[in-house]
Amino acid sequence: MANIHTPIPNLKLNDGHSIPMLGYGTGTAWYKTGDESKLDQACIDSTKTAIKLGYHHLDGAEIYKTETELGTAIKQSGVAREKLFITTKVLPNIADIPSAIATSLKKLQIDYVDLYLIHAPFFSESKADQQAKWKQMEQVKASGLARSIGVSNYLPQHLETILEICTTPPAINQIEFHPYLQHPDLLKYHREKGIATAAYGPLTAVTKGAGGPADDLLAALAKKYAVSPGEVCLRWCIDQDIVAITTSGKEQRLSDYLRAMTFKLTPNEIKELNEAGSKKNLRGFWKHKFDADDFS
Ligand SMILES: NC(=O)C1=CN([C@@H]2O[C@H](COP(=O)(O)OP(=O)(O)OC[C@H]3O[C@@H](n4cnc5c(N)ncnc54)[C@H](O)[C@@H]3O)[C@@H](O)[C@H]2O)C=CC1
Ligand SMILES: O=CCc1c[nH]c2ccccc12
Repeated sequence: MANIHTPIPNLKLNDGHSIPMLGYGTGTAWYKTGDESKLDQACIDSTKTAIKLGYHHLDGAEIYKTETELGTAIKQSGVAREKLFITTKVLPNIADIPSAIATSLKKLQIDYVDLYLIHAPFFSESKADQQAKWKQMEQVKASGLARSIGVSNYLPQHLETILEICTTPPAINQIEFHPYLQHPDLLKYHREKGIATAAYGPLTAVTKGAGGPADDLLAALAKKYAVSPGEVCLRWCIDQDIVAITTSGKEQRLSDYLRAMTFKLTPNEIKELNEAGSKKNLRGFWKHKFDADDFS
C-alpha cells in the first residue's frame, strides 16, 4: 500500500514558493448546502486521514462552508503548520477581500494561507472591478496573510485583464482539467506568462466520462503500471507539470491515489492520451457560467 513514504513532488511557483503536486480537496464530496456552523465530523476525519497519509496540500474555499472542518483537522493532525500547504478561495464575499481572508483564517485557525485564490471570474461585468479585486489580492499578499495569490477558472482574457495592471502576477490558475477538458490554448498562455496550472476534477474521465474514447488507453496504461485508470489520470497531470487536486472520503482510495507517485508516463503515452481525450469534451463544473461566456 502506498503511504507517506512515497514522496509527492513540489512545483516551483513564479513567486519562489513551492506547491505539492497532489492536493486533497474539501469541496466536492464535502461542501455544505445548509448551516455552516453544523460541523461535519466525517469531513474532519477524512481530512485528518489524508494528512496522515501524506497529503500536505489541502484545498479549501469559503464557498464550501468547510473551512472550520479543515482548520479543525489541521489542528488535530499534529503536523506542524509549516509542513502543510493550505489553500482557500474567495467568493462570494469578494466585496472586501482583506475582510474575507480574515474570516477564512479565523475558521481555518491559522495565521496565513499558503495560497489564496479568487474562486472564479464570474462576479463582475466590469474590467475595472476585476482589476480592483486583484489589487486587493496584492494587499493580502503584502500583509503576509497569504504567501501566494492566484485565481481559479480564469480564461486568457481574464488573466490578461489582471496582467495589464498587476505588480504581482497570479502564481497559479486552478482549472478543471482532465483528458476530456485539456484547454491547450489556456495552458500555452500559462506557460508564456509563467503562471502554474492546478487541475481540479482530474479523475473526471473515470468518474463522469466512462465509455469515452480514452477508456481503452487508460485501461492499458493502468495495467502496464499496475495502478488504476484514475491514477493514470493523476500522473498525466503531474507529468505535464500540472498540480492535481483530488479527494475521497474513502481511506483506501486516498491511499491508492498515492500510487500515482510511483511511475512516470512516457512523452509518447502523454501524447496518445491527449489525442484520445481530445475526441470528447466534458465540463463537470461551472458549465452554465462558461456557457454564458461573460464575467458575471
Ligand atoms: N476551483 C474550483 O472551481 C473547483 C475546485 N475543486 C477542488 O478540487 C477538489 C477535487 O475535485 P473533484 O472533482 O472531486 O476531483 P476528482 O476528479 O479527483 O474526483 C474525486 C471523486 O472521484 C471519486 N472517485 C475516485 N475514483 C473513483 C472510481 N474509480 N469510481 C468512482 N468514483 C471515484 C472520489 O470518491 C471523489 O468523490 C475538490 O474537493 C475541490 O477542493 C473542485 C471543483 C471546482
Ligand atoms: O469549487 C467547486 C465547485 C463549486 C462551485 N460552486 C460551488 C458551491 C459549493 C460547493 C462547490 C462549488
